[in-house]
Amino acid sequence: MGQTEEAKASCLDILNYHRELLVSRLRSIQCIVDNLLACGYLCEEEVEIVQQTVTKADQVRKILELVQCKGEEACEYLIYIIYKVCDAYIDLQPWLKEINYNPSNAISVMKVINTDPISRYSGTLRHEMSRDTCFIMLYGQQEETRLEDLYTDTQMELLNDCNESLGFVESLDQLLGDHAVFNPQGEIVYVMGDAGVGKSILLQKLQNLWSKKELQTDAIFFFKFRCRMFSVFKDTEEISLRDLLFKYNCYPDCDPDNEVFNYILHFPEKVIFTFDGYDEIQEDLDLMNVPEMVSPEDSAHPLQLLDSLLCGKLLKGSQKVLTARTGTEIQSRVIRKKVVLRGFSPTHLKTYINLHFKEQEHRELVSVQLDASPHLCGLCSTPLFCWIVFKSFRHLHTMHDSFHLPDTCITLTDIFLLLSEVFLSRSASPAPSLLKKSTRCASETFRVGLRPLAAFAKLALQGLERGSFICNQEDIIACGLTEEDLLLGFLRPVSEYDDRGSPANFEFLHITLQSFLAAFALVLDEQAATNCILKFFTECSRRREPSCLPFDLCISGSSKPSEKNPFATNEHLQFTNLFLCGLLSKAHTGLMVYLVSPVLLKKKRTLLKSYLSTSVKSHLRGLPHYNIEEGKKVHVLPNFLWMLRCVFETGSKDIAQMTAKGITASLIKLGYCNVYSGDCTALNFVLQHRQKLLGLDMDNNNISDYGVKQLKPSFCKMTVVRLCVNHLSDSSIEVLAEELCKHKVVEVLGLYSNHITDVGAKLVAQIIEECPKLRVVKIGKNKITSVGGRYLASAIQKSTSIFDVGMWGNSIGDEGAQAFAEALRHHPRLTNLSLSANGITSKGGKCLAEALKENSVLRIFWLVQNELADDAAPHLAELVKANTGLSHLWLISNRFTVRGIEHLAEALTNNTALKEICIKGNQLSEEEEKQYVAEKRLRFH
Ligand SMILES: Nc1ncnc2c1ncn2[C@@H]1O[C@H](COP(=O)(O)OP(=O)(O)OP(=O)(O)O)[C@@H](O)[C@H]1O
Repeated sequence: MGQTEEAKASCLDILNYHRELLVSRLRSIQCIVDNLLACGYLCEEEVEIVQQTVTKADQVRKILELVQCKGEEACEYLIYIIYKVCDAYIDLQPWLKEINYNPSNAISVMKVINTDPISRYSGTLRHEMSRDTCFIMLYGQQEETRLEDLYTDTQMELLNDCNESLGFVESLDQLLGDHAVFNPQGEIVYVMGDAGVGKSILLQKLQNLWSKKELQTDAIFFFKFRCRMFSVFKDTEEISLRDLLFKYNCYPDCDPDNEVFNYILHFPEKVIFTFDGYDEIQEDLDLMNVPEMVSPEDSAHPLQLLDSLLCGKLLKGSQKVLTARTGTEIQSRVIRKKVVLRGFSPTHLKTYINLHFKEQEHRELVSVQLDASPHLCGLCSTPLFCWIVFKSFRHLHTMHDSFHLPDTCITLTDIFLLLSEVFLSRSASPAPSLLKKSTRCASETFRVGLRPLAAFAKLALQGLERGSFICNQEDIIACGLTEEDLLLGFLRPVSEYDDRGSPANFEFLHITLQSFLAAFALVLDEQAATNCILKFFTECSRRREPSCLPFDLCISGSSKPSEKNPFATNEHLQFTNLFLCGLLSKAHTGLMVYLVSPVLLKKKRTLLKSYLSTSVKSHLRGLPHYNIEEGKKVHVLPNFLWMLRCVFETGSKDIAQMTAKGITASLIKLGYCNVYSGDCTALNFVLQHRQKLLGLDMDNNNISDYGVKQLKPSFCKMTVVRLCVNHLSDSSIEVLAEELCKHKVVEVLGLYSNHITDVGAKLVAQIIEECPKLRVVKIGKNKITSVGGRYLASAIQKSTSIFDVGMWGNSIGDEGAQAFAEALRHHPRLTNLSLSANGITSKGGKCLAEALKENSVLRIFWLVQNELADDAAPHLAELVKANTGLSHLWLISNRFTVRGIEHLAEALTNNTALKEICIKGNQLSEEEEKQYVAEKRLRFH
């Protein structure tokens, strides 16, 4: 008997042996029965007997009994069904592995049909999702690119509930997994990011991976929704949860008993939802003041269903990924983990260039132009802007030999003008291959394309005015657009809502394009009163400003149902204002005079300039000022950033000058304001015009090396340079060292939590040595080792101005500690030093303690989270006894036992200056801690 025969012979035994396991795990009995019947292993009567059996477990028992009676072949076929229809019997796949099942040749030729509605539906969903997600739609309906060919990873930073970084997502599987979950009760993976940073594409990638079974998840259903769809429904419309799921994804066929929906209700954890663009409907949801809605059987308004799904009142346990623009408020109790998209890093940008351009010549040209312009790189870190720039480059370079990307100060308006030029040039010119390359004349392209451009602009404006991002055929016709115009690429069809029986709806290629065109409409309009151009400025200022303090994001959004939500994001209106400033700028007069009467253009520009000047002045006057040691401090609000962006787009030196003058404080705090690298050009544009010195606190933003390069000309006047938590590498420190050492005015340098290595540390050391006013240096949580530690210590030793140094969370170790000990020995000014979390052992501790005995200046010394043990204690005790000026010694989370602590406690009795030694988190029991607290001046918390 061959091996196969042996395997065959064992199937009957296998069923016998594993009977109870099969009874408990075998679901989708109908599929088994259907196949056994189709192949003649069961007859109609036997099927009826199985069906009449009451419980599922008994049905399985009956089937096993029947096939075992039929013999070996029937038994093997039963196992073969489980093997073939793996989706339906997913729970039994490990069992097949365990029994080492391999179908014999004879059984492999037999047919198995999947009649299990659940796995069939899962298969259909995967199939449709794969079809829907494999292309990135570009340039409207005309060009499509495979997602696989262009998708590039972006920086995805994980945050905790207080928006502190938990590192970066390394693979998309991590997005749904348990990694970085800060609230296990929450069900939403909340993905935030600025306009065009790639939130939708990220979801598309996730969906595509799931459709190909390449996402690590056991979810068998995946429903995708775009939030803007929910605003299409009339207020009175109601639908059931079942319809919401199936109608807008796909219906399960051959499911007369509603098994799929019942399965979803019973096993919601097997379902993933993605909801894209929550910011677009947040206001609608708040306004609805949704009542509790929990029954999956009831019909309700789709927004109510959405709210119930998001809050976990419906399908509790399902996995949900929700995207929204940065700053959109969400109740933190429903958030499971938080991810913020930071766009392309320089490495990602290189990858994207290579994917985007097939021709080596183009790659090189673009790389050279990017290398020459950190500002352009900053803009291109946003994938949308990068895509527009690259697409425009390719198109215009192919059409016209001499085309180069605009060099120094390209604005967002320039970028969207390029895109419009590309769209409009499609109708104006024949295919490039048929044409001898022509000289580019943008104004001619716009002049010829004015009719469709004005019509699209009108459509965009009307949409914004009624708060809608979707338009229908009637809207399109009413604006005078033809079928042919639609092919230009400004609009794309919205297929998701077609099944509602209405003719195809459309949306602008991207919402920022709608904002741009709406601004164009305001400029082009010759009928409306001139001051209509300011309508969105007024709208934006009417709404209250959200604060940019970190904890605000953790507060649930509360709103009174009767009034408009003051916290609602109005970014698309802000973008329209920004583009308006750009289009009415002097730089674009040359183009705009071809499209609007020069008199009207001038009138509009004058009005805008005067409005901007007045509002900048009053905005700056209205900002809250605080008195601090260094003078007056002002903490600006996010609107300030939009104001700067607008000023930059106008390119007006007068307004920039006035803005710079209007900043009366000596320190501006732009912390947690979502400043990205591209904004630094705008900031620099204004600061260029400032005469007086100024401190700039930009902690906790996303300015990156590109941003620092943009700020280069402004560092000469900066007394405070705080760039903590900003993704800076050593190349930023190079810029800082060059500028700060040249001008020597810096007093505070904050670089905490960046990516600085020993190379950067050496440059910081140079700044410390060469800047005689530098008092404070914070360089904790970087990647500095003993090498960098030695540079810094040596520089600190030479400095006579420095009094506060934070080195927390590097790895300078004992060698670095030794160098610091030398620096401290006779230091004349250093009063506060943190060497916490630096891998310092007793050896380093001993050196530090001995050196410090000769220092009478240091007041506060942090040695938290090191590896100091009892053998360091006598030396530290000596230091304590020496009664230097030390007032606080922090020794939390080291390795001291009672023996070491006893030394310290005893030494304390002879010390008058030392207020406390904090020793929580060492190796003492609670009892021992209490005893020391009661008796001595030791603190445990
Ligand atoms: N990871 C990526 N790889 C390649 N291209 C990308 C990526 N992310 C975004 N893009 C490009 O940028 C465009 C805009 O991206 P997307 O629509 O995802 O932005 P978004 O963050 O959802 O914007 P919004 O908040 O305005 O809706 C995409 O159409 C695509 O061309």
